[in-house]
Amino acid sequence: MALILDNLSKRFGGVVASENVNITVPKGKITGLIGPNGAGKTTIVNMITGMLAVSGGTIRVDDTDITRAPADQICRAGLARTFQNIRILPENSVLDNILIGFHRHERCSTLSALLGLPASRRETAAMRARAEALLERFGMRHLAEYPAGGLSYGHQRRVEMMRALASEPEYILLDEPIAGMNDVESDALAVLFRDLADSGIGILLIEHNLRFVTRLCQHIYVLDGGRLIAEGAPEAVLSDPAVLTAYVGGEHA
Ligand SMILES: Nc1ncnc2c1ncn2[C@@H]1O[C@H](COP(=O)(O)OP(=O)(O)OP(=O)(O)O)[C@@H](O)[C@H]1O
Repeated sequence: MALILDNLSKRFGGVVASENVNITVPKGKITGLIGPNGAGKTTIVNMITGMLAVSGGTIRVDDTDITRAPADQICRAGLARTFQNIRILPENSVLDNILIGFHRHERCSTLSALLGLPASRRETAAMRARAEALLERFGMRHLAEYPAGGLSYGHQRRVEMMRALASEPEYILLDEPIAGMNDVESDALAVLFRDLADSGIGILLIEHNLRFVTRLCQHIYVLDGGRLIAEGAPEAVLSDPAVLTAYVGGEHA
């Protein structure tokens, strides 16, 4: 069981953002995707989640082809993501921001919710309980009613992750999840990501922090100029001359 990108390509006019990229994200593992700025990492995530149309290649989740599926179908196939730039509703509470993520599992209509019918009330109570469990897991239960926009950057990132996890995905794509966090915060997330993978979720981790990636991933892919230039175990990949060249002079070397 895996999320499989097969010869995935994307062109923006004359710019080749992605060229014949092959990546496998197995369930229960954390797979790393690294590369210098502009290498094409976010383009890959945007294609997987249907935000960008692919120019070539296929995307499969387990046995389902989602290459040209609309975003809601991709979500129902079990995929969730976080964004490089935080996207939360700043005026709304932390709890409300998480509850937005549950819509994949919503069975009751908006009308029955508005009318407060019993099935809808039961569903709301169940979602609330699951959101509270996530808050507990992320150590943020005490902040449930706090406006999300008033949180620290690290906490806002965690709200994004909880919202993505609320849809109970089989695979989650994390786009620079520890950007702006201190070591204590990122250490706590490392433990959480391992837990998520151990519970069977497949994680694609896009990160500039190579130490973090090395620590968490058994397999990493390196993109440069839209092409994969290396893949394998972190130690081997990071000593690969092509990878060193791609990073030489770069801010993340
Ligand atoms: N909508 C777009 N239109 C034109 N070119 C784009 C568009 N989106 C991305 N690109 C180009 O595609 C290439 C890959 O960009 P992308 O954002 O995927 O890289 P990245 O590896 O995620 O970079 P970073 O680490 O800085 O976030 C870059 O050359 C970028 O300028």
